[in-house]
Amino acid sequence: TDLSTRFLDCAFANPLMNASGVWCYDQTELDALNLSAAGAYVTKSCTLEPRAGNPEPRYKATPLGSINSMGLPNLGYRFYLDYVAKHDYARKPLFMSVAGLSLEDNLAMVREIKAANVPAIMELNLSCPNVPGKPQIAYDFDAMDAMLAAVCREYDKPFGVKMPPYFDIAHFDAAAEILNRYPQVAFVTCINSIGNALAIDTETETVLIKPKDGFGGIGGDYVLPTALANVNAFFRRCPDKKVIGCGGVKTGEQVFQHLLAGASLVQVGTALQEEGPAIFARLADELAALMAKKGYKTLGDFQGKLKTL
Ligand SMILES: CC(C)(C)CCc1c(C(=O)O)[nH]c(=O)[nH]c1=O
Repeated sequence: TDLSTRFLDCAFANPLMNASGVWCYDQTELDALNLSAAGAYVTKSCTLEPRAGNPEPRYKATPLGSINSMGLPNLGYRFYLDYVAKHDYARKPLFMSVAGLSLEDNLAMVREIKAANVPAIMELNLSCPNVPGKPQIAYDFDAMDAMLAAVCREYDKPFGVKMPPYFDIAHFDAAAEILNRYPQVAFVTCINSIGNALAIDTETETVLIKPKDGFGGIGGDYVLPTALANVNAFFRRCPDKKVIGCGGVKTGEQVFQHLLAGASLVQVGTALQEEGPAIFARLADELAALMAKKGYKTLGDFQGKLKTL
């Protein structure tokens, strides 16, 4: 069985990579992903200036996944731009995630990324915050349209967007309609964590994380059906774009389901945080075994071929 694939004119040994934010904060973590069996990897979403992020505890594993309100801790875009400039792209592709705190910050970073002319693939995090009191960018359709129009004016390469989950068909339609106005948006990564959930420790009668009264984004088993729906919804609505799947992956079977639903690549978040980069070799083996059992030789044999009843 062959797990290789091509995406945005790059060769990937397999479709597996980390979800931005997980195991990708600094040189040590990024080097571990580069040395892992992951077919590619992505940097932590960066801001114009370094950020310490929220007070801890800000990430907690739970029985069915995880909850986090990290608050965008990162070393600043200059560190990640320097890292992606030094990367050996013959080894594996590398993505750079950007999450400016404002339209101006995003444009400033995008201008520098363009000027650096690095082979890294940009993933624009549209869960980035908007004006306080307003929803995140991807939940404010006019703001999302304005952000994409401005970034497409500044940037000169194909790039992708990291989307939060949507839960209403009308929202799938509206979001896809906006994305389809921008051919430069070559891929859509679905999904980011499901926002503003609450996890409780029954014994202590206390929330699990310190920021935001315990409210945070959830990942893991909780989100798989929502992740698969968002992958398939955008796969159906954006025929000229690729979809990267993210959410609820911890075995080869879930990788297979994301690919079947239309994903070209599959990101791993919570399970990577809990198991470490060795997970990628396990997922690759499990995916290959499942494909062999089903008689599939390449990803193209089943990718995007989910059947309906
Ligand atoms: C949620 C934001 C802080 C606005 C962006 C960074 C981010 C974070 C984070 O840094 O808290 N956590 C996530 O699960 N997804 C994200 O996109």
